[in-house]
Amino acid sequence: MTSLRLEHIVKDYDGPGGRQPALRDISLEVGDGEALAIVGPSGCGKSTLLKVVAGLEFPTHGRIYYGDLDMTEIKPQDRGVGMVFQDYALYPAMKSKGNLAYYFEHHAYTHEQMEERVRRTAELMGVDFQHLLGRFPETLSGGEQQRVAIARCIVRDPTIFLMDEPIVNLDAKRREQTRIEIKKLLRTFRVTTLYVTHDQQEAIFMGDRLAVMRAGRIEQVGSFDDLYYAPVNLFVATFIGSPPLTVLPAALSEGRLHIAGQSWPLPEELAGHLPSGPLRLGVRAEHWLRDQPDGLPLEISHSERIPTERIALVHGHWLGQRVIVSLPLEEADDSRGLQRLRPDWEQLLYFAADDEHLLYSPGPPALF
Ligand SMILES: Nc1ncnc2c1ncn2[C@@H]1O[C@H](COP(=O)(O)OP(=O)(O)OP(=O)(O)O)[C@@H](O)[C@H]1O
Repeated sequence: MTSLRLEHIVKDYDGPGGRQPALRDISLEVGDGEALAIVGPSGCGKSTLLKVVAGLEFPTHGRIYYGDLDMTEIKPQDRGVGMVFQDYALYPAMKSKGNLAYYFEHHAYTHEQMEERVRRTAELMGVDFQHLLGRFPETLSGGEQQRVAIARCIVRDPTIFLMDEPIVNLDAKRREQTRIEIKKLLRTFRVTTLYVTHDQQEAIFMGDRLAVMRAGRIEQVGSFDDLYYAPVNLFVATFIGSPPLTVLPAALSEGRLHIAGQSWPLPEELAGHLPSGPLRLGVRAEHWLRDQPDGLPLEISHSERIPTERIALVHGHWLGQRVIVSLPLEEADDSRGLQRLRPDWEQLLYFAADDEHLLYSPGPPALF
């Protein structure tokens, strides 16, 4: 096991219009045994980052360290990484056991050592894994194939585990089960892991920390609370969280906040954190106050009931802007309070209007 450190990684690909940067100066540290989930929009460089760590692609600039060892020039087969992709890539002509044993048959291990490693891994994979060992991949479901693919990585005792959307091709039920299994395995083996997914919930579940990427850069690394309550910029704030953040253009002057021709006094202490001039407000669905004397009406478009979370999401327009407001489910049918609605100024995220960096956030709520 080892930690992982990337220093100023740049990766350019040759494209039709010349060199295309896929990774632009990425520096990152992942602790020994830590799982880092990587999220970001399509094409932002998540898979390229994994390939560079694995050695399947070499960086144009920058260095990669496993612990203190500089791995930048080392061939992929000598890095000892375990990789799991969305397509399971099992050897179809071998039963599951053969898939697990293949590595040992081609390296200096005795038959007994191989048997022992496969037996121990199967044991760790859980009670019902044993019966998969005698079957060919084509007879296994997607979830079962993915479990075999993961076991095939684990049996080799990888230094680093790289997973690229490993459960994206499974149906919803299998995805749920497999994600719990993977999480258990990560806990059991404590292998340093990079886990790429486009699914935020999966990232939160799998990662000890999350990294948000955009256009070849890492925008922010942190816990879910760091990203949700103190995002470094508007991109991270809109990417993290569901339902999406409402963004309202606004301006501050002489302690008053102006939005679409209306204005409100800001609490003095809050105004003290903010520069005068244009701003962007980030309003989460739960950051609205109803029934306020200085509130304004919400024009309701539709409501979405989410009984599992005991809330309803009311979609509509407020001061001509599209907004989403979260209500307790039992109050969802009572829209009177929505006639006098305004954001809870002290809960909002405040961003610069130009480069959209965070100006102020109240941080995570104190629990007690
Ligand atoms: N072999 C390649 N040759 C040229 N360009 C490439 C190559 N592989 C990736 N790219 C480009 O590099 C950028 C990053 O691609 P990458 O696959 O890493 O993104 P991603 O975040 O994993 O996307 P997705 O979520 O859609 O899988 C994209 O613009 C892509 O077109």
